[in-house]
Amino acid sequence: MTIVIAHTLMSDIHLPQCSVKAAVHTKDEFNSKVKTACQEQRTGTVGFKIAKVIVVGDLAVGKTCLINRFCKDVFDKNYKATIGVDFEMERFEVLGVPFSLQLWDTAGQERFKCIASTYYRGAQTIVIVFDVNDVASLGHARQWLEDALKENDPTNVQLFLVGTKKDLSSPAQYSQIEQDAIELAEEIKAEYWALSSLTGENVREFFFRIASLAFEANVLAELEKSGSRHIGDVISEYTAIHC
Ligand SMILES: Nc1nc2c(ncn2[C@@H]2O[C@H](COP(=O)(O)OP(=O)(O)OP(=O)(O)O)[C@@H](O)[C@H]2O)c(=O)[nH]1
Repeated sequence: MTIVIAHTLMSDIHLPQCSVKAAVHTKDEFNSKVKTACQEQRTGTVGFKIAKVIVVGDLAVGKTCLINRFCKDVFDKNYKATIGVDFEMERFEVLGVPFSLQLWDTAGQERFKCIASTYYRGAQTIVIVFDVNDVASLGHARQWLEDALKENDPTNVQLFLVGTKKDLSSPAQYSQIEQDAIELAEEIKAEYWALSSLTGENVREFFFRIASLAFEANVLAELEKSGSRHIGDVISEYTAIHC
């Protein structure tokens, strides 16, 4: 039997109108949302499967803008540092099955790093972000990965290396850093993406890719647990249990 979920088509993934937004207004509200999210992550009590995605990288490389472009379709040109962490929940439908990504936006500033790193645990996907116009931020990617992996099982996570602010780079400038980024991505076994939160280039495609790989990993894990059964049975059971 051939399992082809890895090649899930973009058209197989849908974002329903009712996407959950975890807008944070007050400290109490934030704490309560984080608590609920952590409980859901641990116990799987939500009515659909979720995967935790952490987004790390130097300060001001564009982590918040990337998440906001995808989840809210907005772009803010003013820089506001993330303090500790923030998060959004985005609900998808993959092959007709509800599936959610918990997107954890972490602080790049050194002084907030220790708060942010306490939320790294349990990540299924690690997104390491750098600015394609700032070679130093690419140089720091390895350190971000090392820190994130301290809290997670390296054999059980999917890695993405993401270059942001592509709109600010000329093709010649971009091709210089692209080579280094591709080499690093191969070395750390990450998938490389370049995008722009300002124009939206590649943003949707990138998150759909995360969702499809995370979904695939969950279904394959179910298959492993249950022995070699037909993939269709597993998806049906998965839908019955989680919807
Ligand atoms: N031109 C352009 N500017 C961008 C892009 N993404 C982010 N920026 C700008 O870069 C600055 C920093 O963006 P943020 O998303 O706040 O950066 P961050 O990585 O979340 O920063 P920390 O919270 O400090 O870790 C802001 O002024 C954004 O407007 C992009 O794709 N293109």
